[in-house]
Amino acid sequence: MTADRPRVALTMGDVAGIGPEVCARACVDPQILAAVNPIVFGHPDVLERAVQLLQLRRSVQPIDHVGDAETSDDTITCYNPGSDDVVDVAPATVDARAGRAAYDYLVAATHAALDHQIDAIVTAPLNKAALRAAGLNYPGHTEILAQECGVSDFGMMLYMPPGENVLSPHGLGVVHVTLHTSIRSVPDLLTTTAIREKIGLMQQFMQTMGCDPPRLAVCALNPHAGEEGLFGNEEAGIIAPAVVAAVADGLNVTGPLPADTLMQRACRGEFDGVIAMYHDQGHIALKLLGFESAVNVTLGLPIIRTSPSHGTAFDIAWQGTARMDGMQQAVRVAAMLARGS
Ligand SMILES: NC(=O)C1=CN([C@@H]2O[C@H](COP(=O)(O)OP(=O)(O)OC[C@H]3O[C@@H](n4cnc5c(N)ncnc54)[C@H](O)[C@@H]3O)[C@@H](O)[C@H]2O)C=CC1
Ligand SMILES: NCC(=O)COP(=O)(O)O
Repeated sequence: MTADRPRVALTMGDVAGIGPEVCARACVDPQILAAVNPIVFGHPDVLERAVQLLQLRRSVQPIDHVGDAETSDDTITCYNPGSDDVVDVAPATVDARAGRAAYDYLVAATHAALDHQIDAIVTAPLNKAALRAAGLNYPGHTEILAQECGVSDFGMMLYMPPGENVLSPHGLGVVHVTLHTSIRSVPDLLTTTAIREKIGLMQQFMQTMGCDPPRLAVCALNPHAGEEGLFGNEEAGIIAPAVVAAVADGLNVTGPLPADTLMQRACRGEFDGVIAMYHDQGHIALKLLGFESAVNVTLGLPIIRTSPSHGTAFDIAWQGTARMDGMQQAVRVAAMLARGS
């Protein structure tokens, strides 16, 4: 930490998307600057372009080493671990150069965090198609982070802090057992072991947030939790044994429960953490509850990583209209975690 503020890397993500704009806005936002000392990991010329677009009246200060970052709220500090070729990337296009650079920013930030040069990473979005175009076969940040950190038990959680739509005093986390995969493949990828692991990750996270013991609930896969086997038997065969195992280990966990009503029960404060079986099961609920306030947190890492829940938004990129409250919330949660909640 520098003085009393955690040092937070903001990775720029895909330069063709809204990442540079939300990073630039974040670096001049008084609430963010009160909470953290930000360093953008990205190209300084691209950042400068975003600063000009948004008329932010700050200069970009490129640094050669992460350790060179000096605390100054008059400038935006920028470290570039990537190539210069991203300056030619056109807005709102899938470009391998942008995919490669987004990866380079993330990997450099990850190692800076592992080396304790920074206290947390907040990632602006990358474009998965651009990543693939660069020959980088990862579904997203989560798997890159896990690989660089050398962990195999990890998970992607959306976290909503307590508020109007989430009544639990410690907020609501939703972790996903399967993630970026076809719906067709989900049933075959669900295993009792994987579900039990995600229950454990959720338990740890909510404890970190000061919620002990957390009240956890596990979603069913099928409508009405399979309706006694009428609509599928993954509940009885795969999901229930994971819940039984977790209860035997002393956790306060229930399920599998019908996912539609479970989500609204959780919002009303009945549960602190939910284990969703697939991407949209968790994402639709939380993005409806609060697109701007849902924060993506990677569980199971030895470092802190958060992210806004939105993507690269090519439809509005480089128009100066991208909202930054998602980024603001992600920074706030990163700062809380860096301070030990
Ligand atoms: N953490 C990450 O790196 C994430 C990356 N993505 C990637 O982003 C790309 C686009 O994904 P989509 O599904 O289209 O979702 P998206 O979040 O980029 O866009 C969905 C809609 O929300 C709007 N929107 C998103 N962020 C906004 C903001 N800050 N201010 C105002 N409006 C905003 C967009 O204009 C669009 O209409 C994909 O390649 C996807 O994989 C998606 C989510 C997270
Ligand atoms: N839908 C969430 C998403 O795409 C973010 O994934 P990641 O880049 O955080 O792994």
